[in-house]
Amino acid sequence: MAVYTEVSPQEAQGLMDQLHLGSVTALQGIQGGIENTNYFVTTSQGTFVLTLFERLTQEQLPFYLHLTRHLASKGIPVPAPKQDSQGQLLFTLKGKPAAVVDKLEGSSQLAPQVPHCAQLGQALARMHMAGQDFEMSQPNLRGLAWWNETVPVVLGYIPATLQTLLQVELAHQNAVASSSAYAQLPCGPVHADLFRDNAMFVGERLSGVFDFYFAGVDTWLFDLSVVINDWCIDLATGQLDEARLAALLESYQSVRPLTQHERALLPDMLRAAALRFWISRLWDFYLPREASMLLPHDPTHFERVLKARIAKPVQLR
Ligand SMILES: Nc1ncnc2c1ncn2[C@@H]1O[C@H](COP(=O)(O)OP(=O)(O)O)[C@@H](O)[C@H]1O
Ligand SMILES: N[C@@H](CCOP(=O)(O)O)C(=O)O
Repeated sequence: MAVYTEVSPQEAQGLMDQLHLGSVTALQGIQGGIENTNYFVTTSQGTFVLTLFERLTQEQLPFYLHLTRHLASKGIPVPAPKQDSQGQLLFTLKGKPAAVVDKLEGSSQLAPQVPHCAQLGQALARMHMAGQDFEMSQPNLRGLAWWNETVPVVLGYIPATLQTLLQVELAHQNAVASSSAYAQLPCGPVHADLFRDNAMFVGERLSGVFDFYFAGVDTWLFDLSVVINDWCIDLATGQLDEARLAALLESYQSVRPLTQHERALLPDMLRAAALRFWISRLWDFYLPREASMLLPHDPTHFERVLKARIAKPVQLR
């Protein structure tokens, strides 16, 4: 990430006191992630993750925080936010909305293999099923409406050939989204950003999934496509890795088989998922925010992924 907002040990202690989480012994800004300010806070009771939300508002945040509590209550491995004695999950620190969650065990598997993809596929399907009875609703704030708003903003920064690709793909996705097959895709709360760096493994065991701050109600197929485009590709070329893709799809479908419409629209949703992150990376790259630690993501990666998904649409067996 990024540390957009600096927090002192005394300021962190104030929040830990409200949550009865002990005395702060160490506070470390986390480098990794891009949206929010994150710190590891070690106290006499353990290590926690403190997040200050840099873009999301007090009105938007209850959806994410209650969603993770809901999923955790159903046995999905996610770090549920800590609550105070009044049951409050959302606090204010340095004038920003803030929350504290448990630190997951393990580390991210940045070069996932078949067993990691198999576990993730199953966890994703279980997460989709577990979210079905979650009562709050909020759209995917990085969905089609945002793409339509943001493409004109980034267009002027990129060369003409890429402008054409971006505009043609956006038009294609607007057409897909108004089709009758799309209207029949199953929807629910989805993570929408479940990349390799948003899951933890202890050895080959998935210990948890985190960073739900792009979650929203969208199609399950979009969520699955985001995952495939990150976990099942060769990062250098953007090409799909057949063995990892087969493992992820098989394990996902062992919990929830894809519908006929989902099978038909998977190639388009893989393109949609690539477009979504190409747009956000262009936006972050050309219109960056001030931060004391920030590693911007490379937009050309998702340009390659999109081109690869267009050139060779996935064939389901
Ligand atoms: N609950 C957690 N347990 C362990 N590590 C975490 C947890 N939440 C965040 N992290 C660490 O912080 C990094 C940045 O978090 P992330 O949520 O991806 O940031 P951002 O919200 O800015 O995208 C992660 O890559 C991970 O190393
Ligand atoms: N996964 C997105 C960026 C979102 O940042 P994250 O650190 O919250 O995952 C990308 O790779 O562009």
